[in-house]
Amino acid sequence: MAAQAAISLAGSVAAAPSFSTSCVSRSHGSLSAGSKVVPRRGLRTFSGLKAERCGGVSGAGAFRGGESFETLAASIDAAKPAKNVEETVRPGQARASSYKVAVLGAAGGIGQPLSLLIKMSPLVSTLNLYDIANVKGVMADLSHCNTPAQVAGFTGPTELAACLKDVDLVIIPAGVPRKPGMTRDDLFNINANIVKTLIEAVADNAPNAIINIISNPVNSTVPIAAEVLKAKGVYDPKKLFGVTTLDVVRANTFVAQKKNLRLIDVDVPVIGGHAGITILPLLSKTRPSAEFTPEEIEELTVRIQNAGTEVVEAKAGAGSATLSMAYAAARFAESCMRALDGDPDVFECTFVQSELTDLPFFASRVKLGKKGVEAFITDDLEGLTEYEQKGVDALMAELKGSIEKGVNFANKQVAPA
Ligand SMILES: NC(=O)C1=CN([C@@H]2O[C@H](COP(=O)(O)OP(=O)(O)OC[C@H]3O[C@@H](n4cnc5c(N)ncnc54)[C@H](O)[C@@H]3O)[C@@H](O)[C@H]2O)C=CC1
Ligand SMILES: O=C([O-])CC(=O)C(=O)O
Repeated sequence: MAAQAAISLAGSVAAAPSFSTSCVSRSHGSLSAGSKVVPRRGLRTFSGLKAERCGGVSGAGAFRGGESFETLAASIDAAKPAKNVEETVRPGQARASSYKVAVLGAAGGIGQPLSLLIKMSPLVSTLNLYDIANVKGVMADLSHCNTPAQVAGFTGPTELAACLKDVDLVIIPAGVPRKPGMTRDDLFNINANIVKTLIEAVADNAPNAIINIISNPVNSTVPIAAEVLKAKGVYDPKKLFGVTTLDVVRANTFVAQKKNLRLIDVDVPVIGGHAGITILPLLSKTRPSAEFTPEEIEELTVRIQNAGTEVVEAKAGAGSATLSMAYAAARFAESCMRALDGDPDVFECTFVQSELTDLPFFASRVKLGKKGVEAFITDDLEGLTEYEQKGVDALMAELKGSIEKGVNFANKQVAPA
C-alpha cells in the first residue's frame, strides 16, 4: 500500500477556510436563481455547488441563461464533437479548463438530476450519459439547456467503451435502490455485478479517470472496484472514491436546524462508511463549534445514520434518496474537478483506501489534489469524545465484514492480471 500523506488541521491547512461549509457559504449554498456570485482570489462561485474555479466563465450561473456568448464560448471544448453529441452552443476558442465527465446510470432517479447539475457546471466540456435504457430522451432533454457542456448519450454495453473514452471523471449511480424493509447490503447481489462490469470498462477505456461510486452498498462496491482495477493493473487508490457526501450534507442540515445556525455555515465531518452505524458523524468537530447535550448527540447521530431509511420509508416503495443524492454527488464531482484544476483548498469526506485505521477502506476527510487524494486529515480522528470513540469501535466489525464481502466477491470473479 502506498504511503499516505496526512495533514493536521492544526498546521497550515487549518488556516485555510477550506471546508465544504466555508465553500458553500461563499457560494450561498443554494441553486436559487437569485444566488449572488462571490469572487474570491480571482475565482468565481457557481450555482451553489461550491465550484469556485470556473474555467474562465463569468460569475453569472450558466443555468440562468443570462451569460454572454463569449462567456459560454470560453469554456467550451473547441474539439470536434464526439459521436451522438448535440451541441448546445457554438464552439468557441480555447477554454481555461474543462473536463470530460461520464455518468453511468444516467437515466435513473439519481442519474437524471445529477446529470442536470453536471450539465450546469462550467468546469465540464463534455457530459457522456450511459444507461442500459432511456438515455436518448435524457440526452435530448438535457442538451436543450444553454450551458456549455456538450451532451452525448450511450445505450447498452456495446456503447459503453465509447462513452468512457478519455473521460476525466466517471460517476456511477447505476444499480437498484432500496425498498422499505431492506438494508443496503440487500442490494449487494445485483449491484455488485453491475459495478464490477462497469469498472472493468472504466479500467479498459479510462484507466486514469477519477471514479466516484454512488451505487450501494458503498462499503462493498468500492472494494469491488478496487479489486477489479487491481486485476486490470490500473488501480490508483488515490482516484477511487465512495461518495459519502450525502451523509455530510444531512449532518450539516440537521445540526443547523437543531442549533438554529445558518445552514450554509455548518460543517460536520462524517467518518466510517455508508450504512447504518458505519455512518459516524463527529459532532464534537462541528464548525462553527456548537454545544450539544448527550440527548441531542444521540438524537442527531441516530437521525443521520438512519436518514437514508427515512427517505426510503417516506417514498414507500418508490426508491431511495435521489434529489439530495444528486445534489451531494454533484458537489463531490465539482470538488474533484476543482482539485484537478489546481484549486489548493478542496476538502471532502469520502470512503477511500486508507491507513487511518486497521481497515483497508475508511471514510474520512481528505484533501483533494490534481492526482486525487493528496492527504488525509488526521485531526478529525484525534480527541474523539467517549461517545464518538464508542461509535468507531462499534462500526469496525460491520465495516470490515462489508469490505471483505466486496473483496471476496471480486476475487472469485476476476482472473489475476
Ligand atoms: N452513496 C449514496 O449516498 C447513495 C447511494 N444510492 C444508491 O444509488 C443507486 C441508484 O439509485 P437510483 O438512481 O435511485 O436508482 P434507479 O433505479 O432510479 O436508477 C438506477 C439506474 O441504473 C441503471 N442501470 C442498471 N443497471 C445498469 C448497468 N449495468 N449499467 C448502467 N446502468 C444501469 C438503471 O437502468 C437505472 O436507470 C442505488 O444503488 C442506491 O442505493 C442512493 C442514494 C444515496
Ligand atoms: O438509503 C439508501 O438506500 C440510499 C442511501 O444510501 C442514502 O440515502 O443514504
